[in-house]
Amino acid sequence: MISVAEALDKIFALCSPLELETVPLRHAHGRVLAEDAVAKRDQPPFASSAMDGYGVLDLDVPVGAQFTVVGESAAGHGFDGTLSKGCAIRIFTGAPVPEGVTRVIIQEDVTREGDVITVTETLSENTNIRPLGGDFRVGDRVTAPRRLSAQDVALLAAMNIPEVRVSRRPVVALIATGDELVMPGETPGPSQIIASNSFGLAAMIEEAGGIARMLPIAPDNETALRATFELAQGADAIVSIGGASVGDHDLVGKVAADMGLDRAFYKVAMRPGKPLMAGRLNGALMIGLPGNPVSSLVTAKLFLIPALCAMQGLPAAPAPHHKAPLLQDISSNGPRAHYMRARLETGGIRPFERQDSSLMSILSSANVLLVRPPLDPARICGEIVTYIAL
Ligand SMILES: Nc1nc2c(c(=O)[nH]1)N[C@H]1C(S)=C(S)[C@@H](COP(=O)(O)OP(=O)(O)OC[C@H]3O[C@@H](n4cnc5c(N)ncnc54)[C@H](O)[C@@H]3O)O[C@H]1N2
Ligand code: MOO
Repeated sequence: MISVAEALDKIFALCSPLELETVPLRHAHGRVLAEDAVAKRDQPPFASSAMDGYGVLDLDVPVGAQFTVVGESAAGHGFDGTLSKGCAIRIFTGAPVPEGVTRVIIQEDVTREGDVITVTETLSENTNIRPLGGDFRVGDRVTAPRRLSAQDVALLAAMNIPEVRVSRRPVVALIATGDELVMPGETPGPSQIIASNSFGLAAMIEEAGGIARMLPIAPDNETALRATFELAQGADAIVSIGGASVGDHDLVGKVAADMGLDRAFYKVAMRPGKPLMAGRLNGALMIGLPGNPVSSLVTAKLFLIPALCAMQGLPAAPAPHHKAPLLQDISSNGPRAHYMRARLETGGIRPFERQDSSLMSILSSANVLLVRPPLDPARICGEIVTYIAL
């Protein structure tokens, strides 16, 4: 059995970067930017007012000072005239600050009678003027690679960048295997259950920028399994679920090998997820996930999702690990790394009592995986431990 880190490295070695494509900004959210995007304008494109008030030429304005209002500058409609000493311009938030104006007095600090304003408060240090280019300048860059957040998309829009170069979305074929499985909404027979893993996996894949292609459930016979694998042709990654262990009906390894799988490894020193398998199948990354629901989602989190990120041009890196104090004692760990379902609460992390890899209700209640290295000694409340956010 190999370690989690070795298995992940072997999976990264099976990942090739995907081609690039150009997408309109409206479809860029969640995509991985492949080339730096360069600002086409300054923001703000002119010195602009940060407040609603009155623009004046003077910096030092004592209480009692008076100005005559001679015009207006509103957002979208600047003031074309020139301002002289003793005059003020009515100005609104976001409006261009006229030439020579050095301060905007907020309207709360003055009284107005007709066209004359009188300063009634001691003014703050803040001139309430945003300088030209104070946010970004022409030529400033949004650097690649990065997964574009909502904030990034807003910044790109402000930079007047209508489309971006991104990595193609990886297509992932999902193959659930097992005679016991029926789809949600169907009526299961007496020995049957509902196929759930593929739904969780599809959601994770889509969150990571991939396209999940859910293939029909493959029954436990070689012919049907082979036919389903054929349907996966053209996918960038083929992910099977279940049939990975040592039982008489666990056929994935055999069928994939018959179809030409170049296996990189089988079995990883971890729980859940020991019977994980990976390799290359007809040019695609193939990952055989264990069938137990928690095992399949945990191994997807640790291996499939980092692989999809790497294919999209992000650095080949494990899921981010964080630190938090334990809120209760835990006993020593065995020889396999343990990814315990746990809750991160105010003040620390608390693992669930029940850790069986079939318990979807526990996984759904968990918000982190508490990472126990192989042979980790017993830990007491307050010790700092490592976790992965779910
Ligand atoms: N003698 C041994 N038995 C088992 C071992 C072992 O080392 N020796 N390993 C156990 C571990 S650990 C795991 S994990 C499982 C993995 O087995 P498989 O990958 O072959 O999975 P299946 O047997 O097909 O299914 C296991 C379990 O999960 C349910 N399942 C499968 N697919 C789905 C799905 N898409 N949605 C929901 N549930 C699914 C299936 O009905 C079984 O209950 O093997 C242990 N056994
Ligand atoms: O390795 Mo299994 O995934 O613990 O249930």
